[in-house]
Amino acid sequence: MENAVSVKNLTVKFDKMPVLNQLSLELKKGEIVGLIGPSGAGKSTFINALLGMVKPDIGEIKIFGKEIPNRQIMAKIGFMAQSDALFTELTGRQNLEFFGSLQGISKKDLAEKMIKSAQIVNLTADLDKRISGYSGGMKRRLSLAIALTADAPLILLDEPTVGIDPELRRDIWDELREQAAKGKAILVTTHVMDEAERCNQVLLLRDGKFVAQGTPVELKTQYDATSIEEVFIKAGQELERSKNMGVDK
Ligand SMILES: Nc1ncnc2c1ncn2[C@@H]1O[C@H](COP(=O)(O)OP(=O)(O)OP(=O)(O)O)[C@@H](O)[C@H]1O
Repeated sequence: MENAVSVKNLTVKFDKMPVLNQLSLELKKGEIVGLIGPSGAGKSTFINALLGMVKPDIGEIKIFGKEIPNRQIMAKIGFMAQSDALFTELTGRQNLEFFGSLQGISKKDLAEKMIKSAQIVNLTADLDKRISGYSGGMKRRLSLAIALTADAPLILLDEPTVGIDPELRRDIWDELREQAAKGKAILVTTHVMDEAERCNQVLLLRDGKFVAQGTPVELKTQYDATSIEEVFIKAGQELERSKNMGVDK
């Protein structure tokens, strides 16, 4: 299948220090890639680089075969940021309408898509309340609904399930799997290890480097681990050991 995202040798520096260090990734249509890593590892920076909001110092990023930033390509990305960028004085519905119109969705389509994505995140009954009255979890769910309403072929989700109850989390993951089955490409960052198990490919990011990369089964075999959590811990220990030995892996 065609690559939705192709990243080659990406290095991003802040104040001359590499925050992302020679990263490569191929995300195919129909695939979910999970990016996991400790706080400060560079997950959000990686997503921001894909959005063209952070410029690579070295390397190349192509989305659907085109170098970014590119306006036409932006319209093909449904994006959910880590902090909820919502208009607090507007209702959930008005926020969905506003962001949907930015994506160039026609009014008729938007009405239909909004209903579906509000159902997915279980917000149908709260759509006419103002955001100022939403809880943190409700804001996260609305941000996710906005990303899904775009009905874009590439979906980038930065920590989409923080503050979301386990049952709804499961429903959201079922929906993501369904969207992938329809050919969408999805990149999701997460701290939740059992979510990583539901991805086709998992990338472990530490200190700006992919220290392990593969399917959940491959990673568990490689690290002789029974869970992705154990892989994560063992990969971290390995990295620390190689640092202590002065080997820059
Ligand atoms: N605009 C910036 N200028 C300078 N440093 C930055 C900037 N943005 C991020 N950083 C630094 O880059 C590193 C990676 O940050 P990033 O937000 O990508 O990590 P993260 O893995 O998403 O963390 P978290 O899980 O806590 O959100 C951190 O050390 C952070 O302080």
